[in-house]
Formats: sequence, C-alpha cells, structure tokens
Amino acid sequence: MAEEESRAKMATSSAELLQAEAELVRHSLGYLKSMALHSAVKLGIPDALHRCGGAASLPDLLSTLALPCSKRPYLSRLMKMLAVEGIFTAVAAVDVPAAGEGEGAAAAPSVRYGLNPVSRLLVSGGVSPCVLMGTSPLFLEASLRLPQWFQRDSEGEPAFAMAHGESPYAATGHDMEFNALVNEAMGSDSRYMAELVVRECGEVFTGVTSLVDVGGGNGTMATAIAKAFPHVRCSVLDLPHVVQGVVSTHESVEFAAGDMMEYVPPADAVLLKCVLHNWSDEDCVKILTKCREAIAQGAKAGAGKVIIIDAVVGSPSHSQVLEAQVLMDMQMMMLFMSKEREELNWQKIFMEAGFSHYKIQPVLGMRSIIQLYP
Ligand SMILES: C[S@@+](CC[C@H](N)C(=O)[O-])C[C@H]1O[C@@H](n2cnc3c(N)ncnc32)[C@H](O)[C@@H]1O
Ligand SMILES: COc1cc(O)c2c(=O)c(O)c(-c3ccc(O)c(O)c3)oc2c1
Repeated sequence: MAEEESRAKMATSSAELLQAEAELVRHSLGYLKSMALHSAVKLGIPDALHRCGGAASLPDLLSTLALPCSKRPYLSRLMKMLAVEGIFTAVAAVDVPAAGEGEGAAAAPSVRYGLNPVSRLLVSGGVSPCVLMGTSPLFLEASLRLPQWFQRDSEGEPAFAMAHGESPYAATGHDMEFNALVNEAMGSDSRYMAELVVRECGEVFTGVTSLVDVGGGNGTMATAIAKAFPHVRCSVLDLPHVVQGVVSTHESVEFAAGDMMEYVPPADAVLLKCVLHNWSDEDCVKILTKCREAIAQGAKAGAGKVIIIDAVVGSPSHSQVLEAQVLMDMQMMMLFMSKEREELNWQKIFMEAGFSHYKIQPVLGMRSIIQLYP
C-alpha cells in the first residue's frame, strides 16, 4: 500500500504537487476572502473609493475612513488581498517627493486602489446587502454545522435549522436585525435584476396588461416593471406578515396577502423571482399549477404566461457563473434543503404542472429568464 502511494506520488511531478498544495491553501483559507469582502463593505471602502472619484492611494483612502491609528498600517493587507482576488484594481504609482523633502529623497513606490465592475456593484444602491447577508453570522454558523448535518439522520431539518432551532424565515420573524438584512438583500437584488430585465429582455412584457408577482416581497420588482412598462398593471402576492404595512410607491402596483399554495389571483402573466429555488419539486409543481390556473382565468384563451427568474445550472459561458450557481445551490441546501435546478429538472416540473412548452433565456448571469406557456 505504502509502495503504491509513493509510486502515485512519483507519477505526480513536483510542480504538480506544489500547485496542488497551493490550490488546497486557496480553498481551505477561502473563507478569509468572504470575510475580507465583508470587512470592506462594513468599512465602507467601495463608497470611499467612489467619493474619491473611483480610485485612491492608501493615504487618501485612509483619510476618508475612521480607522484607529493602530489599525491603519493593516489596511494595505486587506486591499492587497482583495485586489489579488479581483475585487479592486491595484495600479502601481510613483510618489514624487513633496517640495522641501530634499533633492536626495527617493521616489517611493505606492499603489492606487480603484473600483472595477465587481466593486462598483458594492457602492451604495448596489448589492452590498447581499454580501452582508451571505456572510452574516447566522449563515456562517449554519455552514459550520454542515459536517454534522450530513452525518445526522435528521429528516427534513436543514443545517440552518440545526444550528439555530428555526428556519431562516422564522428567524426573520423575531430577529429584527436579521429581518432588515434579508429584506435589504432581497430588495437590492431585485432592484439590480429589474434594471437588467428591463434592459435585456423587455420584450417579455410585450402584450402583457396585468402581472402578479408571486412571492414578490416588498414589491421592488413589481414597481420597477410598472415604471418601465406603464401598460402593465402589477400586483404583488405575498404572505400576510410580509405585505402588511407595505405602502405602494406606484399607482399601478397593488398588494394582496395570500398563500400561493392555495390561490394566485388571475392575470395575463405571473412572475416568480427567486421563489421556486426555496421549494421541493413537489411544492414547485403545486405552485406552478396555481399559476397556470391564474393565467387560464386572467388571460385570453391560449395567451398568458408564467415568467420565472431563477438559475438554470450548467453549461454557462463563464466558469465563474457555474461556480456562483453551485455556491447558491449549497446555500439553498443549507438554508431550506432546496436547490438550484438543471434544465432537465425544470422541464419535468413544468410538464407535471401542465405547461406545454417553455423558453429559457440565459441573459441574467447566474440566473435565467424562463417563460412557460399553457
Ligand atoms: C426569496 S424571497 C423572494 C422575494 C422576491 N421575489 C425577490 O426576488 O426579491 C421568497 C418570497 O416568497 C414569499 N413566500 C413564501 N411562502 C409564500 C407563500 N406560501 N405564499 C406567498 N408568498 C410566499 C416570502 O415571503 C418571500 O417574500
Ligand atoms: C431568509 O434568508 C434567505 C431566504 C431566501 O429565500 C433567500 C433566497 O431565495 C435568495 O435568492 C438569497 C440570495 C440572493 C442573492 C444573493 O447574492 C445571496 O447570497 C442570497 O438569499 C436568501 C436568503
């Protein structure tokens, strides 16, 4: 056995072994990337760089952040790591000695850190609440339970519930800080997605006069659709405690309290954004059957459609997109024991719910827009 092992090692070149070791360090310390990103958002670094015109030297950046003197020397380490990971740009600059520093003063090399497309998404108004939710203590504590969760025969109990004694939604019911975090995260994700949907696939709403956003939360997506397409009357269906107290900010957006498992109000089109990935295949069939009944009642015969915004895992154009999809899948498993689905899995659900055909447009990065027809 030992001989076999050493032969296997010899077959692997030293270069490959060293590369493999570096790869393992990257992955085992990968949580430090998440926490460095979390720190950058908490410290307000993307906003600070934005205020500096998009890029700043470390001294300029430090002058806008309220860090204690003892920690100021360490900011360069955080910025260096995040730049290596592609979150910020780092451009070497040469500091010319200030007047009066003397002829002989050496020009000191320095770095200017800047925003790139990734960190620009973290400037206020972007998706930094999603980062804070994904790296929140409640999520991290749940992830620490994963080995125990795999080993324990705990029928139907996700790792989140094993760690906290309740589901994420139950936690939002009494932990106001967590509730605000989840609402801000889902709201920011919807604002950003709505902009892209309107820009990339506005034709989806052609001919639609009424739309119900099922599980539409505080109505961020419905409001964006109503603003972009004034011919669409929108309503949001969500659980009573979610819609209670929500004030509509657009005259053609209404709110209805209800259970999508029981009834979906009639409309030309039904939207489900990031809802089905919380549910089992059987529950998705139930929800989609109610949605099909809603368009059968609300739209002209044969017209009407269900619009799903969710991931379709597999064969994306970028490996980062696949990585994001499988990470979201792990997150769904940890929170709800639900999943992100591949096309064949979706297809089975659509057919069981009585739809005749569907169209997938992979135009939203890790998510797709899927249209279902009766
Ligand atoms: C992951 S959130 C998605 C929210 C929104 N669509 C978005 O993308 O920001 C899922 C939503 O489904 C709602 N929900 C859960 N169970 C529901 C039910 N039985 N009937 C209606 N809505 C429900 C939740 O309250 C929550 O707002
Ligand atoms: C109560 O906690 C929940 C419940 C959910 O149902 C979702 C959910 O559905 C979801 O998409 C996300 C999510 C969206 C975008 C992200 O970048 C991200 O990291 C997570 O988080 C959720 C959190």
